[in-house]
Amino acid sequence: MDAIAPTSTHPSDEKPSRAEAEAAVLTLLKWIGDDPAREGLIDTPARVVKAYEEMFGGYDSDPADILGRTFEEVAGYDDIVLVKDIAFHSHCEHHMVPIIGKAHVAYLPRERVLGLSKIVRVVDIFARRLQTQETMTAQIATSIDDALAPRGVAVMVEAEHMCMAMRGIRKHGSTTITTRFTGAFDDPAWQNRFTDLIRTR
Ligand SMILES: Nc1nc2c(ncn2[C@@H]2O[C@H](COP(=O)(O)OP(=O)(O)OP(=O)(O)O)[C@@H](O)[C@H]2O)c(=O)[nH]1
Ligand SMILES: [Zn+2]
Repeated sequence: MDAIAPTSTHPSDEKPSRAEAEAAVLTLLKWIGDDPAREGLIDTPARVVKAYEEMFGGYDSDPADILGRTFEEVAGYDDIVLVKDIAFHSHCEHHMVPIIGKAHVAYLPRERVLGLSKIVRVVDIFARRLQTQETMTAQIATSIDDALAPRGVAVMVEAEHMCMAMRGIRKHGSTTITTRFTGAFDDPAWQNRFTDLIRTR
């Protein structure tokens, strides 16, 4: 499968029904040893499926639609545009438990600029899919590069993986950092400017 496939990977005729998804949750409730018939759990399968629709809503969105809405560069501005500290929640594709972190996304405009909220929306779309941090980092950079053809794109993602905190190795507080640089950001001087701006509070 293409690592940066922009849209849903399940054809709609293969998508299970809501009732089937709720039945799967019911099975898991039984499997962990609880009683799905007790009062507090009666509506839980429906709630979980609804929550999944929200948390995994990124499969139904194509970042190219968001990034297609660009506008002409304002007053000859051609320096770095950085949106930093974009908080996100994602889920790791190995264990389906949360990845919690921040993304920092910069680009160097060529002719057209992006609405700043569109950068945040793109992070949100990719975060609301099952992910590895590396894939998500690359997807954000590639989608902006493809849509805008800027002089360069820089993406840094910092996140804590709950699959390492809540289970398995059970170590809280470690942060994983991933980066992706394209175009002018291959130059270490631009990379340093990007990281300096991120660290500036
Ligand atoms: N590279 C990368 N690894 C990840 C990410 N999220 C989770 N992982 C790792 O994916 C690996 C899956 O390893 P497996 O040995 O197949 O699964 P596991 O037995 O559950 O592994 P443990 O977590 O070590 O218990 C683990 O080392 C996770 O820490 C990610 O975003 N990127
Ligand atoms: Zn995991």
